[in-house]
Amino acid sequence: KPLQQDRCCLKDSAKTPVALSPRKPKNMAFIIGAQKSGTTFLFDELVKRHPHIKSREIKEPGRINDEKEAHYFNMLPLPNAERYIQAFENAANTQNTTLTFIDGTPDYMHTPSAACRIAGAFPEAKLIVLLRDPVARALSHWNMFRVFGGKKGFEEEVGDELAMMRKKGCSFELPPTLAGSISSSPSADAVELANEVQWKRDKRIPSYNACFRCTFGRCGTLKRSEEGSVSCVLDEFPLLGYVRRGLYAYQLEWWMKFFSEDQFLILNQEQMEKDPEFVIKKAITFLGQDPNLLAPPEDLDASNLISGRGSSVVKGFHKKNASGWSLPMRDKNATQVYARAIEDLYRYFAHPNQELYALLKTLKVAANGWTGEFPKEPKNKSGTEDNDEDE
Ligand SMILES: Nc1ncnc2c1ncn2[C@@H]1O[C@H](COP(=O)(O)OS(=O)(=O)O)[C@@H](OP(=O)(O)O)[C@H]1O
Repeated sequence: KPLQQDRCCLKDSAKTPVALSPRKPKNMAFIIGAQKSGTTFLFDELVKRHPHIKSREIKEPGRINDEKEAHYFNMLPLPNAERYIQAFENAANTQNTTLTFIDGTPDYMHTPSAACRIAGAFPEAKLIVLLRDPVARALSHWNMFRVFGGKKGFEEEVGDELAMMRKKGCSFELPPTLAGSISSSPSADAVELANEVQWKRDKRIPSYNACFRCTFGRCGTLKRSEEGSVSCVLDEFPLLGYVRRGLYAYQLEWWMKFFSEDQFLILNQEQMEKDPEFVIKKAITFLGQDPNLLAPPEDLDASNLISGRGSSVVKGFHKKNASGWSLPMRDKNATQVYARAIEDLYRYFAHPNQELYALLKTLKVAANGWTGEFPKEPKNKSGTEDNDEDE
């Protein structure tokens, strides 16, 4: 698709050094998100078990997920392009067209400028999207930051973010009267209302990009890029974005301005939990690789596992010592303590989720394994035996 004319995107994306490099990988794929949706698991399985799918290789990784998460296209100023490309070259010949190179940075999906920059550098890119119940995603995200030293409770974090979004007119909520009529009465009136709501959204409620323009990481107080064209909104909206990151429909609509439908594979974390092999093979086929070359799942070392039960792949959930895998819920009773916040968030996401289901329907994603409905409740991870070895 032609690049959008947008001050966040066009100049910047056309100019990224990666876009201009003849050494950039020929076949490039991305797992763009969503964060906390099983992206590490999928990435690891693809790279470790398929001989033609290559991640970056870094001599001295600085962070646990360094090889998976390049964090190149969501940064301002842009990180070192040489380092980005070299890391793929360390793994294999980037010009070899039988290989797929993959960058699994879940921060890309909610960062509007990442879409434009990737489109500028890799217009033919294949994009894998994992979706997860946004409330469960938010809780998992909050838990990760608790484990890393975050102090605030879930209710406070989510409350602050929602208040900020409402203040800026970017909450993506419906007025309560409209929200009520739509969810409770599937009548002709409701359909009319839905149209009106659509109209309202088109005309009155700003788009995802209008609200979260750019959302670069690491930009601090920087307001303009070197060419003076890019502003950064991090000071307004917190980077963590427990709520914002769950607004999948609006993010996908934005990405679809830059890439055609057949460049996306939209998967579902809940389905991957139930049938990981099916999802992994689907991703391999989508990447144009042969699923028959997939090696069998690795036997996990029991000493790495919190729970010794379940199939080896399911055990992988409980692997310790890697931030991208499951981190035991730090506050054991979190789902009870934050029951009210969880309920509020389900109410908040009711409309954005409806928008997502409608979008997925138009993309015919249901036929590919998406159930069309998120589970009603997040997995209850508090007080179960699996959490007994909480650190
Ligand atoms: N196979 C499989 N299927 C479905 N879900 C899985 C799988 N493996 C891991 N997980 C769960 O994914 C959560 C971590 O997601 P990410 O790897 O995307 O996290 S991160 O963004 O890289 O930090 C994390 O969720 P929580 O346990 O709720 O925190 C993992 O349990």
